[in-house]
Formats: sequence, structure tokens, C-alpha cells
Amino acid sequence: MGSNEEMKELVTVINKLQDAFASTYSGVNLELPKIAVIGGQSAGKSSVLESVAGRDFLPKGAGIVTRCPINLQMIPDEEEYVELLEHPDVRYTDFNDVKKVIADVTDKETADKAVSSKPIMLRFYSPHVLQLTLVDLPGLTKIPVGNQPEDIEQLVHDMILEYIKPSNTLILAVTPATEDLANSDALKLARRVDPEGERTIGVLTKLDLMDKGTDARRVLENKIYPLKRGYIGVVNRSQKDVEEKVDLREARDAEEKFFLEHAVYRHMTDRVGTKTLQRVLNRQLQEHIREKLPGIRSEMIKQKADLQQKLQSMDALEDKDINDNALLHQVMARFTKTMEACFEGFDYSVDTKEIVLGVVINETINTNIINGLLNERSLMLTKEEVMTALRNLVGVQNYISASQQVFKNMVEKITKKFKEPMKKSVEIIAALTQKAIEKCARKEIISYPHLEEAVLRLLMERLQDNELKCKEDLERYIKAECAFMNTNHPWMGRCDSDGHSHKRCLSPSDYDEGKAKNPTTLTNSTNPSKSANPTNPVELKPLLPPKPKKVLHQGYLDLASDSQFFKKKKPVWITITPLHVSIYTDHGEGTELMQLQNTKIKIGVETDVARRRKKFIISRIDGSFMTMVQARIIETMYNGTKGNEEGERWENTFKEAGIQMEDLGNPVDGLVYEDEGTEPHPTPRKCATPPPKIDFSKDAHDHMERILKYVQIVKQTIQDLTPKYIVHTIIKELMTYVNERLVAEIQEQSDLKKLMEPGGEEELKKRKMRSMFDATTEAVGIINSLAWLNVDAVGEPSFIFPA
Ligand SMILES: Nc1nc2c(ncn2[C@@H]2O[C@H](COP(=O)(O)OP(=O)(O)OP(=O)(O)O)[C@@H](O)[C@H]2O)c(=O)[nH]1
Repeated sequence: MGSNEEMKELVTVINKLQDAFASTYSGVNLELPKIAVIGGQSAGKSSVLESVAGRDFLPKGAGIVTRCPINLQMIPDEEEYVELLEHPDVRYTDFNDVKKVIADVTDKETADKAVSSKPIMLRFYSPHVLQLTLVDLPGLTKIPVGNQPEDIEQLVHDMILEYIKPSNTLILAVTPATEDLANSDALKLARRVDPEGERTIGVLTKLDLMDKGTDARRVLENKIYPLKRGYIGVVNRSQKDVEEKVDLREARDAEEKFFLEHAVYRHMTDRVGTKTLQRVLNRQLQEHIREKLPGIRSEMIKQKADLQQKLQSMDALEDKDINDNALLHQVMARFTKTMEACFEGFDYSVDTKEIVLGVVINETINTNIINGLLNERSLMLTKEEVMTALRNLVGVQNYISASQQVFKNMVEKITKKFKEPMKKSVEIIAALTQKAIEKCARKEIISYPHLEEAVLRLLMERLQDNELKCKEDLERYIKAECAFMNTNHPWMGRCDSDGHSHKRCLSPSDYDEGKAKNPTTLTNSTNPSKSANPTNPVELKPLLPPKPKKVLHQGYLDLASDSQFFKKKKPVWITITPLHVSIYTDHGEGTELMQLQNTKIKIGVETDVARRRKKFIISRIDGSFMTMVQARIIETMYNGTKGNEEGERWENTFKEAGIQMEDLGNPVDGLVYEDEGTEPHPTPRKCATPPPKIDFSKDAHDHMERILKYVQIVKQTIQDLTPKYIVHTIIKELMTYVNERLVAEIQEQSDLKKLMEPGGEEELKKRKMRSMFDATTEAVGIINSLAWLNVDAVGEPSFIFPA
């Protein structure tokens, strides 16, 4: 490849690399050297800089024209124009305007002082330039003129030093050929920062103005004041040329002509002319690049590997070419998985730093709902409150019995109290669920703000619907609870009014055992809900004869007329086994009325010695009801017809069967039986005794206990069911929606392209990193493509600076 072509390629490559580096945000830069032009006042600095840049946009003239540093940044671009920092929005394409603005800004900046160190920033965009910076500095002045301060020389001196100090700055030390080189301030200053002259290029201007017969041959031959990089002689436009608007191209031609026709200079073409100066500068740059690129390449390769690793860990490399639909499904699958992990705890990468909201919801259910809102003391009635209510029912009347209506009203009233806490519970869990959704969305969808917005909108709508539905369901449940009171609930027998279960749970057989077999609703069924429910009568079926068992004694005893079974006194068939006392309507084919467990009953015995009668008063040891109709005692009597022995035998056999017996003696009032004339036993004599007193407090107490027990059951059921309803309706149904409908609804309602428009910090970070990765990859590719990178030969001049 010819060297000129190499340089063309170099301009392209370097500019591409600069672009690539700019997008890597890495700070990696070719750092092409700045070129600072220094020299005495009116030495021709601006003219040199201009001819290097190839455009005429700097003010020139006699006197001190450049009074501020002019920072000219050359930037490759398709169009050619100038921008000034002072007017960032204006693109100057007329260079005369640029000149004028620079002059104005200079005047403004130096209105109260001779010079200013604040640079005027210019950007020169052109398709023909490399990205590098040229700095025109004010001329060194010796004697203050006009309003210039006394220390003007020092001021300018210090400013120039500041600019040329960095080792990455090439110094163009401009001296007019009309001056003695030994007095060159430019060279003196350059030597201070570059004593070896490694980055200083001597430029001799105004060769055309030298006295006739004199020339700068010995200077240009580097013999007078040697510099490592030597001297270049140039002829710029004279003040007259400037005024006559001779353009740079014409000036360049005139310069060429001048040197070719000059007797001395035409023999030293490699030392004179603006083109030569450009070529030298190009060479400097090329050398610099050649030196720097291998290091940059290694740095880029390392950076590329780092970025690749980071992107892989962020799962961001694969997404690159995926289409929007696939991306939507990918993102939503991640979101669904995170939601499931939150609620179901199926996350295999179990979080050890933070409790997921699902766990918070669980704790809230147990602590704040079951044992909080739904366990408030105010929801329940105290014994005193029930008792007061019962007393209030009768007013001045004597208490007779508590009606079923009273029971219903009171239970209903308490049950309805649960409505508000249940609703509140729904709201609490809905609010937590909303938080969980938002958190999961933030985690998984934040990179796609439109999608996140759509997901949140749909889920919030669904959550609201579910919340409403759940409240309605629970309200309906309360209504259902009030609609039917299951007073035969199995727990009625086992919960005390404080809601505590007895140590031993009753089995269904227990439930049956204590149950009275009402002759009108008798059944063989062992199902408590059917057989025990007085509102659910079933056909009366005669029982089969009792299974053969070891009978200790059996026979007829009379059942009292207030036994709750019969309206009249009636003989019943009783058998005593080691385990049970059973009462049948009759011997053989009779129906079993009751079967009582010996260990659970006690029998009080009254003996009427005169009549040889014995009355056996059977009750439960725990005081509970004997029958469905709520009698606490069953009175049976041996009527004495078989003599004393038979009465004694009954009593002894009860004892033998392990029943707790109590001798009640010989009662004063005798055995009270209405004479019903029943067969086959003689009728006991009617006894004139006062009617039994109604025990208000005992009956009310029983009623109160039943109410308290029942509302306890209601409460426990509500405590049990409410969280189930809530979790099902609020969370499970929401998850079903997320799994089955959400994506489809999102696709139906929104524009897919817009949905998947990335945004948000996380995505921006990923994108930035990905573009850095791409730029680095490109930069490495560009550097690798430079075959001449390791070639030592220095290329010929080219058009880095526009011709
Ligand atoms: N004949 C001739 N005139 C030149 C040459 N170089 C510069 N001039 C003129 O010298 C004057 C000063 O040139 P400038 O380029 O403004 O010099 P400067 O060093 O930038 O001046 P200050 O910034 O004011 O210090 C201008 O009128 C130029 O036209 C040259 O090589 N030959």
C-alpha cells in the first residue's frame, strides 16, 4: 500500500477509533497531540495555524491581534462548518462571520485587560480533518503599549508556558525570518518545556520579506539553532493579501511559486512550504499513533472481556437479537416465576437477605387476622352480657324458658359483628398483595416501563375485582351462618364457652351415645348430622333385638310421666350389662330409647320401705343433658310388686355394673307419680306436693352456655374460613390470571413494539454496557485490520490537513 493511501486509511481509521472510544465511555483515547502555535507579536502565528487548518477564519493584522488563546478543535464530519462555544446553537459556514465573532469575543474578554487566559473555543467540522486540536496563543510582547499592564510580558509568558507544558503538545515555534533567531522568544519558551527539542518544530515565516540577497538557508539547514525536528520555512499571506482577500489556495500556489523560483530555497523543498509543514505534522501524528496503538489494543481486548463477563452475568448478551414477542414472553415468564416464588415459596435460589412478602402475608394472617382482628374480645359476649340479655327478656314476668328465637337473635347479632373485621382482613391482604406485585414488577419488568405500566394496571384492576368478590363471598357466608344455626354441631358437646376443646375429643359414637332416641325421629343411622337434627326427622324404624350380651339383670321399671318420652307413666324394659344400661320401650321387639354408659352416669336411689318401692334417678356425672329434649334426669321406679328383694336386686346390680350410686334415703314426699292406670303395674298413689320451682338461674345459665358455645363455634369457623377465602380469591385466583390470561390481555390491549421499548435505569445500564461492548469489539477489529501497524516506514504526507 502506498504511503499516501496509508495516510488516507489512517484518517478514516483514527476517526472511526475516536468514535468507538467515545462510545466505550472507557477513557481510552488515542490522545492525538495538541498543536500549539507560539511566537512573538505579529510573527505570523495565526497565519501558520490557518494554513495548517486549511481555512481562513482567524483575525489577522498588525498589532496584538490574538489576545486570548484560540482553541481550535478539528472534528471529522460530513459537512464543513464552525461552532463557537459562545454561540453553541449557531453553525457558521461563512468564515468571515467566524472571524468577526472571534474579534468581538476577544474585545469582550479583554475589555478591561490586555490579554485573557480564557480560551475562545472553536470547533471546526470537516470531512478532511483528523480529530485533533490546534491552539493559537497571544504573541509575546516586550514593551507595554496603550493601556497594557506593565507586566504584560510576564502574563503572556506564563499563559503560553501553561499551554505548552503537557508533553503531549507539539510546539510550533514561529519566528519571522526578518528577525534574528537568537532573539526568538518562541524558541526560548519552547526550550524551557522541551529542552531536548523533541516536540518543537521551528517555523520561519515571512521569508518573502527578507532583505534582498539574504536568506534563511543556514537556519533551515538546522545549523544556527539546531532542533531535533528542524525548521520549516513558509510564506503566508501578507497584510495586503489579506485585505485584497487572496484566498488560501491562491496563497499556497504563490508560496510554491516563490520557493520554486528562489535560487536557494528551490534546492531545499523538503524544508520549505506549507505543504511540507503539513507533511511533518502528519508524520508526527502517524508516529504517535503507531506508538500508541498496540497498548490501546491490549487495553481494548481486556475491556471487551470484562464487559462480556458483566453482560453475561446480567443475562444481557442473549437478549440482543430477540424479537419483541419472544422478549415479552421471556420477561413475563420471569415475572410469573418471581410472583410464584413470592407467594408459594418455590424459589430455588432462596433469598437469605430479605423475607418475601408471601411470608409477611402468612404472618399477617396468623397474627393480625386469626389472632388479631377475628379474635377481638369485643366481638364476643361475656357470660354476664348473655345473662343480662336473658333477664331483660322477661321483665316483670317469671322466667319460664329461653326461646329458640332468643338464641337465634343473639347468635345472629354476634355473627354479624364479624363482618367488618372480615372485610378489613381482606383489605390488609389485598394491600400486601399489591405491594408484592409492585415489588416483583420492579424486579423483573423495570427495564420496560410501558410493559410494567400495563402489567400493573391489569393486575391492580384484577386485584380490586378479587377484593370486592372476596368481601361479597364473606358477607354471603355471614348471611348463611345466620340463616341456619346448627345447634347439633358436634362441637357443641365438646367446647367450653371459652372455646377450649376438652382433652378428649368426642367420637361419632360418643355423639350417638348420649343422644336420646326420640320415638318420633328414631333412626338406625349413626350419622350425627342426620340423626341428631330434630329438624330432620326420618322414618321410625324398630330396632333389631339387642345384640346378645352379658346381661346382669333386666326387667320392667316404670318411667315417670315427666320423663320427656311419654305423656303418661309407662313401664319400660331395662337391661343392665357390665358396660351399659339400656332402656327399651318393651321387651323383645321394643325400641331402644337410650343406651347409657355405666361409667358416665350416676343413680340416686330413694327407698319407700312401706311400699317396697325404689326410685332410681339417673343423671350424667358431668351434668349434661340426658336427652335431646334436654332433660337432665331420667326417673325410673320399681313399683314393689315383686317384693323388696327385687328392688334390692336392681340397686345391687346397678352397683355391680360399676355405676356410681347415691342413697337418697326415704323421701318425705314419697314417690310422685300421677296415677295413669297404666298396665300392668299398679298405679302409685298421687302425692299432693307443690309444683317444682323453676330455677331461673340454672335454666338461664344453661341457655347462656349454649349461646356462648355456639358463637365460639361460629367464631372458630370464621377464623378458619376467612383466611382460606382470602388466600383463594385474592392470591390464588390472581395467580391463575397471571399464569393463564395476563400475557394475552396485555397483547390485546397494547402495541407490542411500544410495550417492549426499553427504559429505566437497569436497562439503560445494560444498553450502555452493550454499546460499550460493541464499540470495543469494533475498535479491536479496526486495530487488527491495520496491517502496517508494525511497519517502521514512515508514510508520505497526505491530506490530514485540508489542501
Ligand atoms: N508578507 C508576509 N506577511 C505575513 C506573513 N506571515 C504573516 N504575515 C502578516 O503579518 C501580520 C501578522 O500576522 P498574524 O498571522 O496575525 O500574526 P500573529 O502572530 O498571529 O499576530 P498576533 O496574534 O497579533 O501576535 C499579518 O498582517 C499577516 O498578513 C508572511 O509570511 N509574509
